[in-house]
Amino acid sequence: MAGVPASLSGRDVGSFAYLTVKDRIPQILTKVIDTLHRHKSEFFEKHGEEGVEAEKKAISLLSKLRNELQTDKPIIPLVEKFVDTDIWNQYLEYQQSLINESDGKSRWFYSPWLFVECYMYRRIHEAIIQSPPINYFDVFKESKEQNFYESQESIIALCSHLQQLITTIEDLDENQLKDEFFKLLQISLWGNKCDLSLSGGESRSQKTDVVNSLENLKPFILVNDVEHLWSLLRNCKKTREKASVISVYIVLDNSGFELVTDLILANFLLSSKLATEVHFYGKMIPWFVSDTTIHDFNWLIEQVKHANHKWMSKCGADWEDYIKMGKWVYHDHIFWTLPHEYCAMPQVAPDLYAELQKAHLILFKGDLNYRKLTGDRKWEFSVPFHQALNGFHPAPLCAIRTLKAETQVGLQPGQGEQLMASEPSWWTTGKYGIFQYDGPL
Ligand SMILES: O=P(O)(O)OC[C@@]1(O)O[C@H](CO)[C@@H](O)[C@@H]1O
Ligand SMILES: [Mn+2]
Repeated sequence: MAGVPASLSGRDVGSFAYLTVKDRIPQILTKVIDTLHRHKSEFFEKHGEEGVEAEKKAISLLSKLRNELQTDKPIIPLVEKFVDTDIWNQYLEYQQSLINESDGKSRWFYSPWLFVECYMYRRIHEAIIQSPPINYFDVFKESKEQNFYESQESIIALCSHLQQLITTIEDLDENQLKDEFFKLLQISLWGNKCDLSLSGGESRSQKTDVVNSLENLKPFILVNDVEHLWSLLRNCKKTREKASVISVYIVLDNSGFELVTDLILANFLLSSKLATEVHFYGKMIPWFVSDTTIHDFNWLIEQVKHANHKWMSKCGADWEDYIKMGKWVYHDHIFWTLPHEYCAMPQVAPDLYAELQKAHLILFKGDLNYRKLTGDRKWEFSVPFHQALNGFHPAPLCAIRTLKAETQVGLQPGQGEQLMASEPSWWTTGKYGIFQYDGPL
């Protein structure tokens, strides 16, 4: 693609991409294999010998995948028919066409990191759907649920905070409402520290009191465009006709604690009338360990509803009502688990692009969404976000992400270089975060 920098790639020895392909991805695969092993008796109970045979088959496909990766074999086409198989295989050919060397093949360490990492999760899915009758099995379900259970105390604190806020929300003046909005945005930002793929699937739950940590975390917000979000929604609220809609779309990231922070924010948007509808977008297949699927979404709301705590169960009951009333709508689309950067959406998924154009504001949660928004490229730190989006402007949007990959745009001159010099791992540990807005000011 002309005019854009090179992709991050495992070919850069020592880079975070390289370490991910070399260490973290194989570690995740090993964990997946282990998870299948541990469920052997469950498969037997459910499906008899057939279940055990299916488990063996999935494990052998995954072991083959791990071997291909560790020996840097060529990336091979998908074989099992699924809704996205043809699009994936076309994309594989496209990647192949970018390789100049005469007999060069797309390989794990030499191809763009975003592509091979997405491909790995897609191949895990393929191994599972090739192994009926266990083709429904979510290999990451256990760790997502564990993350939720281990974050119980923080979840109770958040639900209580929200419910108390709602009781006085009508009495708040503009500035107070804005402060509360900013608090819940920050909670949703820091909720993104808790993904499981960064830790190789090990638990990264939330154990501290987030609400009271916000002040201390403020210095770690490198780009903070929340004022734009406030002006945008407050103007929509002020100018809206009686029956008209204000819709905020949230492109979700991780289930567990992060999803709770997103739902708390979505609840506040309705209660404060800054929005009248919230649309959520999740993944159609298990993805990057902790990403939210419809099953996770429903499961989590059910858990919150049945919690043995007054404010938590009130949240869960309200959330279920919002869904019933159509004020909250969950959508999925296969595009979110394709390897394409988002600037390709108008061509690859024009229906989804058209849907997103209806939003008053789109919030993109998490690191992977940021990588796809900006193409996972070696941008200069000071390149404007608008430019890095490379033509992807469906509606006003904001990336809410803690930094876990070596790409960041829209910084002040010298800011990135300074961080680089003082703290080389600044952009891969999730310690820093951004609210980065693109849209009319
Ligand atoms: O999108 P999320 O959940 O915030 O992060 C996903 C993620 O952990 O996966 C990749 C590592 O495998 C990283 O680039 C990225 O940080
Ligand atoms: Mn994720």
